[in-house]
Amino acid sequence: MGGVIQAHTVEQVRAAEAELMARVPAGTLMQRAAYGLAYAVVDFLAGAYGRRVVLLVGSGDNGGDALYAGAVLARRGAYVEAWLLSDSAHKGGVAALRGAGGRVRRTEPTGRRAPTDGSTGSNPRFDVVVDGIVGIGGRPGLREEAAAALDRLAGVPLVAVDTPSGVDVDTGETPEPHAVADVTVTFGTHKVAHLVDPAAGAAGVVQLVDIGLDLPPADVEALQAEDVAALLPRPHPDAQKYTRGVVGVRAGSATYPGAGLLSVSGAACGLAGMVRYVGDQDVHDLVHEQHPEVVGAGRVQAWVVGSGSADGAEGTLREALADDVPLVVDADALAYVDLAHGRPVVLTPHAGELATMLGCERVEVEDRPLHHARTAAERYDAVVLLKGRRSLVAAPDGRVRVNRTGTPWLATAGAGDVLGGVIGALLAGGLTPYDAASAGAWLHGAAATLAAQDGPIVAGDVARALPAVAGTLHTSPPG
Ligand SMILES: NC(=O)C1=CN([C@@H]2O[C@H](COP(=O)(O)OP(=O)(O)OC[C@H]3O[C@@H](n4cnc5c(N)ncnc54)[C@H](O)[C@@H]3O)[C@@H](O)[C@H]2O)[C@@H](O)CC1
Ligand SMILES: Nc1ncnc2c1ncn2[C@@H]1O[C@H](COP(=O)(O)OP(=O)(O)O)[C@@H](O)[C@H]1O
Ligand SMILES: [K+]
Repeated sequence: MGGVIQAHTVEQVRAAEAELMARVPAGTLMQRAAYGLAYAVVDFLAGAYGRRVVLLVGSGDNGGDALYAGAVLARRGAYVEAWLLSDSAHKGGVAALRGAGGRVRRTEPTGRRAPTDGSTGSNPRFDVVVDGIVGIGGRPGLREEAAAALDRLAGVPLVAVDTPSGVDVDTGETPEPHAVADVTVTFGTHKVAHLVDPAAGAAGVVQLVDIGLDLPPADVEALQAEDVAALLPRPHPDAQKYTRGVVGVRAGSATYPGAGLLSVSGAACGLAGMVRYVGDQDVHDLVHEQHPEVVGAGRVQAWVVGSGSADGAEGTLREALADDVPLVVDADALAYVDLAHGRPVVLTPHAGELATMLGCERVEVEDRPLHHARTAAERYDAVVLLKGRRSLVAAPDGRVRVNRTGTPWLATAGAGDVLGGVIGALLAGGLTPYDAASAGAWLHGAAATLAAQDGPIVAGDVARALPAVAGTLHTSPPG
């Protein structure tokens, strides 16, 4: 698909690297990586001349990248010191840095004070740390000396080479100490840790440098705007409301009327031909006040069930299952998800709900979201959308899409109800559960970002911004 961002495993990267290295002169890939890294540092510092750079250098090729990039920076007038964190370091890289006038030492660098000492960082000796401790060859965690070095340089902006050192590259987990980067410059392709939390949160802004790797399809990916545009249902010139798909909502209750309204608001984003609401009469009245076009019971092409359903969750899920159509199962209905086994469903738990479903603690899900989303998708044979900062959409076959749109303002009550509604509209429009969940999460996050341009938001603002976001996609060229 169009611009989809793929995140490969270390094994896939190593294989592609070996294949390419057999065809190009020795050292070519490291030179490509080092130049890309050096220019990213120049960008970050808005120049090289006079800038003060400290390289943290581990024993492997990740350190080699840092040393060669340091040589490029030194030749452009930066003051560069390398702190070797191991008795061995990339020999060619050390020689290159020394040859370019940089310093290399096995102990903490002395650094150089800024001429005016107007630095705002807590360490006035350096403008940036380049973290070349470990990359894809690292085990999770940091050796004591590396962790101590990062502590000594705390407060100095950090550019990570390939990955923030210490994260688990293939899972995105961060069980031990690790670097926290402002920018991560990676090579050839994204790795899982660049997309998936908690590691993605430690990677900062990720920049990809092309080094010419030829890679197979990845299991973990992130859709871009053009990919979502290609997935969205577009009305055929001869469309009628029924051919566009009808989405039904069974959500909300006397206890939580707002959840019904917000689910409907998400469903009424304009991407389905019609919205039905079935449930509590008071909620029905509330829905009608804001969405007069919504009708009552009848045939639907997808159901949205569970948000704010309270004690009625099991009953509404059973009623929805009487129709042989795909479903979104949220919130209170997740407790009865076994009833939907074998049906095309999207489950939309947050970390706490997923923990309850899997019989573990919330913090375990937060520490290992990729693992738990995949486990649930396999166990329930369903698409599982694990909500959070970087929501994950996991399919039973192991594929995962990571959502990168959104804003922390989206962490607001009722936002999840809106999400269920929009996914339901996309299911009704004919998308597969996997595509509906991932495109729905993308639209939902983008709508929140759009709405939050004017200040803090509530869930209804997200729903109201959905059509505008879909509009920007419809006017962009098909992917
Ligand atoms: N694979 C590729 O396609 C390319 C790789 N390049 C660079 O090479 C890197 C991989 O290099 P390597 O395979 O040499 O591996 P790394 O440099 O990532 O790390 C391996 C070394 O670090 C030490 N180490 C492992 N875990 C550690 C820990 N927790 N704390 C401290 N030290 C630890 C090990 O003793 C080992 O020698 C990539 O991340 C990238 O930066 C680039 O030069 C260009 C192309
Ligand atoms: N820190 C965050 N940054 C961005 N989005 C977030 C963050 N925290 C939560 N979200 C999103 O906000 C929504 C919250 O949904 P949910 O947890 O179901 O709340 P509620 O039950 O109140 O509707 C989800 O779409 C989730 O992905
Ligand atoms: K690194």
